[in-house]
Amino acid sequence: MFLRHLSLVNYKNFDSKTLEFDPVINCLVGDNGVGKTNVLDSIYHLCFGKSYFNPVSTQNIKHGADFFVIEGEFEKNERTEKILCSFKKGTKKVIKRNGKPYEKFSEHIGFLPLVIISPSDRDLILEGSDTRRKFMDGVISQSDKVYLQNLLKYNKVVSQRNSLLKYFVANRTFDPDTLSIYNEQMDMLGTAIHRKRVEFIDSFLPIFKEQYQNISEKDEQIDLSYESQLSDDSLLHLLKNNIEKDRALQYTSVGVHKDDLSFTIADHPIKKFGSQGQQKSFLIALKLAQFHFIKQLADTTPILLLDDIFDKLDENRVSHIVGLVKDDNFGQIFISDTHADRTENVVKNIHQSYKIFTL
Ligand SMILES: Nc1ncnc2c1ncn2[C@@H]1O[C@H](COP(=O)(O)OP(=O)(O)OP(=O)(O)O)[C@@H](O)[C@H]1O
Repeated sequence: MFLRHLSLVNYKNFDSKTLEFDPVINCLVGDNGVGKTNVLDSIYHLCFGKSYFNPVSTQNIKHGADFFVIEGEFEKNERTEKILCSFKKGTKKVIKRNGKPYEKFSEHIGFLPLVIISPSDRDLILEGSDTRRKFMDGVISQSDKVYLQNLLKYNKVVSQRNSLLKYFVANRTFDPDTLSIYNEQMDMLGTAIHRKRVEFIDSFLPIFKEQYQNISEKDEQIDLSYESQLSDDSLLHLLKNNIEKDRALQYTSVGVHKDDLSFTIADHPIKKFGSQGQQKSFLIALKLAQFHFIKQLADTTPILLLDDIFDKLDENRVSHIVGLVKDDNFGQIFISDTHADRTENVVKNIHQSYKIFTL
């Protein structure tokens, strides 16, 4: 799969911009702040219906304007797919495929698989568990529609249960029967989500370890494991046992919305004990593993966005990653960098078609 054509109107710093891409390698070069990342983000937007960097849609509109439009023409399995994503202040965002609007954006997720590697990936190591859950959910959802639907339903039930717990306190009342309806729904959906996450980690872990060894070129013992309260107990049981705590907190303190991934090197948390280089390799390996995992399951090859990749890796390692396009049926890569020469050096040596865009 590849993106042939992109057109932007009022998207972040662009008034109007049209780009015709190479099917294999595309480099966006220019000074800091010219909008290289914004172009990559607009491609992400077409595939996921939202920005990777700023989920507040109004903030993706160019300052002073009141709407944005992103249009892309993809070639997928010998068909042209025209995707349009538009948003006007005060209205709902619209995503259309070949002129037909999606009723639910979730139906679009996974149709155009894409993986982005960016400096903000460091949040996966440094920030709270929600960033790691989002990563895991993002990978699974691109290839499993049922999982995504279960997740959306689960989140809705948790939020309804939380409202009920607040209502109990505000009105000095308690209704165990209504609460148990929510508990049962959470249990059914949460158990399915937990099972899928266990299966996912089982198949993802070997791919991740292989990618890490390729990048680090050293024999380091890294690990990734799934942590969930549901590993030891059923969710229904956990919810019942924690009811007094939940009533006091006025929110649901147990469930798969508390799951986490633990990242370690030599059995110690990478956040505290990994060097900068080890942390960077760990993050790149996670994202490349995501790429290979999705590729195995999708009906097409994901697009790979490499934002500011030289921030993470030296030239040799960047060459290694960009060189993956030489593999059969690899797909399309977009690279952003401030140094045109450095980028061209790397891509020239791959001996594949490429285009350089100076912004
Ligand atoms: N809604 C918006 N309206 C207008 N400009 C915006 C908006 N959102 C972001 N920008 C501008 O976009 C620019 C940042 O673009 P981007 O992050 O794509 O730069 P870059 O070329 O990737 O830079 P770097 O090399 O520093 O990563 C900034 O100048 C910022 O002010």
